[in-house]
Amino acid sequence: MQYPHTPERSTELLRQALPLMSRQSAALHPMSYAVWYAYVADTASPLRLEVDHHLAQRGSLDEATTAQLFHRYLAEHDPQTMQRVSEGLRQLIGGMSAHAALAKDQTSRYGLTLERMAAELAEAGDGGLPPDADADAAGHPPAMLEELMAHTRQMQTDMARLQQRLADSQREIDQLRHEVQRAREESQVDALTGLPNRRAFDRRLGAELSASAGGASGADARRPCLLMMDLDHFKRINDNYGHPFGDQVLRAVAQVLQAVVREPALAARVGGEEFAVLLPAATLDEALALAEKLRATVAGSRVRRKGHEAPIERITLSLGAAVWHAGEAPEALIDRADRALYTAKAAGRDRVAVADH
Ligand SMILES: Nc1nc2c(ncn2[C@@H]2O[C@H](COP(=O)(O)OP(=O)(O)OP(=O)(O)O)[C@@H](O)[C@H]2O)c(=O)[nH]1
Repeated sequence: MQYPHTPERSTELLRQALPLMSRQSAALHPMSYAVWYAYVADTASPLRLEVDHHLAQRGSLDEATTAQLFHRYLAEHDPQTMQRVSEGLRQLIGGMSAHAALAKDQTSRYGLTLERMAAELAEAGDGGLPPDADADAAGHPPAMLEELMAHTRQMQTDMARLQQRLADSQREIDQLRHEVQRAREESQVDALTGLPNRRAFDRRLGAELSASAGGASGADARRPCLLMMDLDHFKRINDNYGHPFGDQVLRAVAQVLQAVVREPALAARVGGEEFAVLLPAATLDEALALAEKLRATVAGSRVRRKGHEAPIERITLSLGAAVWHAGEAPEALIDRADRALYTAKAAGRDRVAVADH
């Protein structure tokens, strides 16, 4: 994604985009900035038509729709777009800021020159003119000088106003920068895949475990279950085909998760090539059935590289499943599921292992 506009135009576009963004249910993060920036920048774009259509039907853009729009219209052109968007925004705001600071600096220097000129002119008007100057009998400064003084004063006033405007712009830019930073920190969406990220996952896990405390017990009871999963030999994929293609594989796996995991279960990307699924209330058998479905779907998928007929080698997943027991802390549950995952790796990968109790 590029931001080809001048700093003035970019500022204006961001100014238009901000209020629109804040009305949506999707959080403010670089992905929504990118969508709304593109929305205001090109009034005839297909993205804008789709956003308008969506708004007319649903009233506001949620997280998932924002991510879809982003991937459909903005991300395809560039595999590392999210980072670019963040970086682009950072540079854009930095550029705007530098521009405003430079203009302010120049303005204030010009203002000083004008002040000095005004003082000199006033002095000249007070009788500092040489005796042969065109002063009238009462010693008033000549008309031309009066006019020059009036212009100079007017310019001083204009300069002061301009400086005020630039100071306001600077404040707005600082605020924007602050918001981008906050949005980045508060983001709950993984930029690469559009799945909930680790932060979102941790929050939900904490909430589900608290809600389950004191709930049903017994061997058949439904409880929170956790699946931790990790792509097998993923380093080889990166090494053999490059990091951008590795990213494409991660997105493909995320799509499988999105398609297979249904509410109220939550699928998230919790690390580089690690994903997790939380089932808020399930039996071990149900959790294992979902794990096996995910394993088999990923193993059965074929990933092709652009311009290559033959698919690459099979992508596989190893999974660890753990059932929560009452009173267990979230970290302990994750730890058990992780250990089961490593058991699955050690046993040959492309399989599911169950955690010890
Ligand atoms: N393309 C891409 N690669 C990533 C990303 N995050 C982590 N990785 C890569 O994932 C790989 C993980 O490698 P390892 O931890 O050695 O594990 P592995 O090769 O998958 O092997 P096993 O887990 O033992 O099966 C490293 O090469 C990381 O660079 C990402 O966002 N994009």
